[in-house]
Amino acid sequence: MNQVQIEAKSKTYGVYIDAGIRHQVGDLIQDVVTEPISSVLVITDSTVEPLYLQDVVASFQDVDIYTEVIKSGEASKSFSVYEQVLTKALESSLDRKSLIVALGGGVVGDLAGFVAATYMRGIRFVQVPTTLLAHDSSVGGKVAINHPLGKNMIGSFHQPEAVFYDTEALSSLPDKEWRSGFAEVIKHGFIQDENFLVWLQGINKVKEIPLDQLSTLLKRSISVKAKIVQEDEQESGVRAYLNFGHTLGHAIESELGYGAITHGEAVVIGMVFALRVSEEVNQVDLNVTQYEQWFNELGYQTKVPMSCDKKSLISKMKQDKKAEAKSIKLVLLNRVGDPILMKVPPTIIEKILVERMEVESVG
Ligand SMILES: NC(=O)c1ccc[n+]([C@@H]2O[C@H](COP(=O)([O-])OP(=O)(O)OC[C@H]3O[C@@H](n4cnc5c(N)ncnc54)[C@H](O)[C@@H]3O)[C@@H](O)[C@H]2O)c1
Ligand SMILES: O=C(O)C(=O)C[C@@H](O)[C@H](O)[C@H](O)COP(=O)(O)O
Ligand SMILES: [Zn+2]
Repeated sequence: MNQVQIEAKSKTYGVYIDAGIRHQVGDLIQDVVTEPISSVLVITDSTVEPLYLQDVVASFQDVDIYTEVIKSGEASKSFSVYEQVLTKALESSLDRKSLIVALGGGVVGDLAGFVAATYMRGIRFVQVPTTLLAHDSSVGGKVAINHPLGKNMIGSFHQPEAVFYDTEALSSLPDKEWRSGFAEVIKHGFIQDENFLVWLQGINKVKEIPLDQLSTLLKRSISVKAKIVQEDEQESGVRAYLNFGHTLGHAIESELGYGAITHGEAVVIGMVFALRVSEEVNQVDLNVTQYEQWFNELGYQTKVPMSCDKKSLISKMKQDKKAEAKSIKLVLLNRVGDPILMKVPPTIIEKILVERMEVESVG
C-alpha cells in the first residue's frame, strides 16, 4: 500500500492508496479514529452506486449504516441536493459521533464534505475517491457547493479523517474522466515539480498508464498538494498556487452551465490562458505552443469555447475567490515550478482572452 501523510494545521491524516481498498474501509477506519463511530452515512452518486457501494457498505460491521445516492454530475453540487442529503442525515438520526463516507468523485467528495462540515456544526467524514481527479479533491479539506453565479462559492475547510483511494475503481472510468483528472496532475507539475511535468509529457494516452506507474503518479501528485496544504491550510498564501488555471476555468464552467464541460477540461483552457498571460506580464517565453500541442494530442480543447461571452467571463473572473476589490488576480508562472499570484491589468486580460477565444471556421 502507498501512503501520503497530510499534515494540515487542523488535522493530520493519511491518504492510503491501494487496489481493492474499498473492501476494507470499515476496518481501516477503526485504526484511524480515536472515538467510536455511532452510525455511518455513505453518500455516493447514481453511476458509482451499482459499481462500488455494496463493497463499501459490506466493509462495515456492527454499526448502523445508511446510504444516500445523488444524481451523478456537477449539477448535484447544488443547494437542493445539499438539502436532500442533510434531510437524509436527520432522518437517519446521525449524531455527533456519526461518520459520513464520501464514495465517488469530486462532486460527491465536495458535497458530502460540506454536509459533514455543517451538519450539527461539523461531524467526521472520510473520502473514498473513485475518479482520477479526486486525488486532488479528496485531499486538503476544501468542501463546497456551487451557486449559479459562481463555482464553489458556498463552502468551508473541513479535513477528512482519512482518504482511502482504490486504484481498482479507476478501471471503470470513461476516457473523458481520465482526461479531466489528468489535468490536475499536470497542474501539480506546472506549479511545483518540473521533473514530474517532464515525466508526464512522456504519457500520450492517459488511460493506458500501467498500474505501477499510476500509483507513482498519484503519490507524486498528491505529495505536491500535501506540501502546499501543510504550509497554508486555509489559503492565505501559497495555497492559491493550487488554483493555477482555475480563474478562467471556473468562469467557463459557470458560463457554460455546470456539467457542460468537465472541471479538468476547463482547467486546461485556463492553464494555457494563464501561461500566455505569464508570458505577456513577465516578458518571458514559456513554450506555450509546445504545451498546447501536447494538450491537443492528449485530446484536450485548449481554446475558450465559442459559446462563451467575453464580458461575462471577465465579470465572473472578477468574482473569483482570489479577487480583491473587483480586480482579477491570476496564478502565473515565472517559469515551470515557480508560481506567483498577481493582480493582472485588465488590458492584458482582455488581450489574451481575445487571443484564446475559439473562432468559427469559415467554409
Ligand atoms: N475540493 C477540492 O480541492 C477540489 C479539487 C479539484 C476538483 N474539485 C471538484 O471536483 C469536482 C469534479 O470531480 P470529478 O471529476 O471526480 O467529477 P464527478 O464526481 O462528477 O465524477 C465524474 C463522473 O464520473 C463518474 N464516476 C465516478 N467514479 C467512477 C468510476 N470509478 N467509474 C465510472 N464512473 C465514475 C461520476 O458519476 C461522474 O459522472 C468539481 O466539482 C470540482 O470543482 C474539488
Ligand atoms: O485545493 C485547492 O486549494 C485547490 O485550489 C484545488 C483545485 O483543484 C480545486 O478545484 C478547488 O476546489 C478550487 O478551489 P476554489 O477555492 O477556487 O473554489
Ligand atoms: Zn481543480
